Amino acid sequence: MGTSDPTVKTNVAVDETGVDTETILQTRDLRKEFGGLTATDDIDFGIDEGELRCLIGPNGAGKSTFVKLLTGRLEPTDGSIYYDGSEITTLPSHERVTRGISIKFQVPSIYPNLTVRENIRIPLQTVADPANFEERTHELLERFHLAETGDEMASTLSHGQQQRLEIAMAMSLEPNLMLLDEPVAGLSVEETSEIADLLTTINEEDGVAFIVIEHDIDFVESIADQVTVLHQGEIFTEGSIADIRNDPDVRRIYLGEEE
Ligand SMILES: Nc1ncnc2c1ncn2[C@@H]1O[C@H](COP(=O)(O)OP(=O)(O)OP(=O)(O)O)[C@@H](O)[C@H]1O
Repeated sequence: MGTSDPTVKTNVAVDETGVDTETILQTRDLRKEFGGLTATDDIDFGIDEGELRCLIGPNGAGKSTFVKLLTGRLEPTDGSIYYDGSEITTLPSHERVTRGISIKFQVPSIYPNLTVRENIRIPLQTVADPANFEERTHELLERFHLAETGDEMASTLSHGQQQRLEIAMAMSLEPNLMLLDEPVAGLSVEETSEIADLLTTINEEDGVAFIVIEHDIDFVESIADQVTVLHQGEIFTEGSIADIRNDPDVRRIYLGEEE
């Protein structure tokens, strides 16, 4: 694991519309073995600033392992991770968060026995200026449609509201990149569409980049610019959701359809 690699794309590039784009996160040969099992097999992956990418793939493809390597929850067997121009391969999770990577796992990690407002205050107090702390708390509650439940215990919220609260807590840290593992698992159709609107709004208005692991292909279609398909620990293919949906090889491996 080197400290710098001249072949890693960290420079500003220009896309076909002439707009400057920049890679915010990139992996090189990222590998994780569990005993004799290779969960991620030398993955080269990149995502631009402000992009919203979904990661899909059949069960056991390596999606969660890959995201845990990005968050620092797992240490890679080999390979490197670069974020915002610096190597972060061995950086502890909390330092990745400080640098602007926000993490949200499938099970909401809120504090059930605190009020909604108190939950928002926990991450916020680590970053907000004391002078505008109350104002920021209020803004976050309003923005994420939680103001009316501000004084209620977080445990009393619906599953959809808890997901929204956790996204609000993550946004209080003003991240540049959010990693979400199955954010709509177990949610109703209405709650799913609300989370889709929320993520696309955060992406468009705040410029936050997203990597979202998701099984619900309709949800993926409603939010993603580009999709990366993992299979057996490797990137199987990448492309627009339309291309991915129409790719017979993807249907075969991901949807379990035999040709
Ligand atoms: N802590 C672990 N110890 C041993 N094997 C593991 C561990 N975590 C994951 N694996 C194995 O690594 C492979 C990839 O698992 P992973 O959970 O990353 O896949 P996934 O694509 O997220 O699957 P799913 O969609 O079912 O969540 C699987 O074979 C899994 O059994």
